[in-house]
Amino acid sequence: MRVPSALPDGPGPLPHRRARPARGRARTVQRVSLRRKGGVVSSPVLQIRDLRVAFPGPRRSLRGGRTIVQAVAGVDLEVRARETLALVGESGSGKSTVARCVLGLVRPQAGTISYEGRTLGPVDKRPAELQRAIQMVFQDPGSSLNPRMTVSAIIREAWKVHPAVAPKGDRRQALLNVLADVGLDAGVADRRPSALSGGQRQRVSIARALALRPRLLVCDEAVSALDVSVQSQILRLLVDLQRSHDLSILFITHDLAVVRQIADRVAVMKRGELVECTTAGQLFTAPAHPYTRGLLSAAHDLEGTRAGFEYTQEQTR
Ligand SMILES: Nc1ncnc2c1ncn2[C@@H]1O[C@H](COP(=O)(O)OP(=O)(O)OP(=O)(O)O)[C@@H](O)[C@H]1O
Repeated sequence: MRVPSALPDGPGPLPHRRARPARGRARTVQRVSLRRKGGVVSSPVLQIRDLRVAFPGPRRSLRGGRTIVQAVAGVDLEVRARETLALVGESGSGKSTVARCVLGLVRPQAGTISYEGRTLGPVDKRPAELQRAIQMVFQDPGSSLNPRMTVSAIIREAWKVHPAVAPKGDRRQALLNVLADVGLDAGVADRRPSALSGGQRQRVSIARALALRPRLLVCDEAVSALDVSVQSQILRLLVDLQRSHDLSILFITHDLAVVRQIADRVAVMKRGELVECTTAGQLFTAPAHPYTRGLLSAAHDLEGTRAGFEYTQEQTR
């Protein structure tokens, strides 16, 4: 089971925990919320109703029938305009399956998903504008970017599928614009992913999604493979892009430190079910469900262990 990683310091310690020594806390001070204060109240763009997905599980015995894995067991969720909704939960709780349903890559057994009031079917049955409107950023740009293609070719490929987004004569400029949007200079265009750092590769993944002018970004563990400092840069970029491009973001992560930095609201999944959905502020100060309290506590313990280790290291230097 994946353990949630470090919980950073926020306005104060969690009510049921003692504060840690000041020196151990120093490293995480910068990891405060990147979100604007006051929260966001807006209309839903994505609505998920009673979503259910089951997969065939392992065989009961050599000659027995297959078990069923109920990956998603009746989830109701909405993502509002220009908000970031974090979907959290331990490994295997069904987060990625929800994301893949939103993308139309998995067909649910029951339930509906609608985008701005229009029901979403499988990706190949969606009209072009709906395919374009929802884009995904994956965890590992190393495997999601074609290593044989240059950055320019990777981004231009999106326009081959959706040519109306960038008319042919404008594509060079559109390419430079989208690279600039994600903080990459023009020189990157002719390089292959292997010649870029992990952070630059993830910026290319975001640029590829952004090139189609989406309205909703689904980020599945999009910063999990990055160092903490690079994580913060990419999260900052996503917050800036959200403001400049009016994006809504469904952000899937097991890392509560990341949640604290980026989320307006948080939905917590456990074994295919949603156990809690609330504002980020509420989740970190007064989590309602025992499972959420357990996740926070595990993350807090881990951070305490790290902070204590760093404190000891400093003392012995
Ligand atoms: N294609 C599949 N075939 C069979 N079982 C699957 C399939 N995809 C997911 N599952 C199972 O469904 C459950 C939920 O998986 P899912 O990947 O959605 O969880 P998750 O919360 O995203 O986990 P992680 O954080 O590890 O990615 C797990 O038990 C998983 O093994």
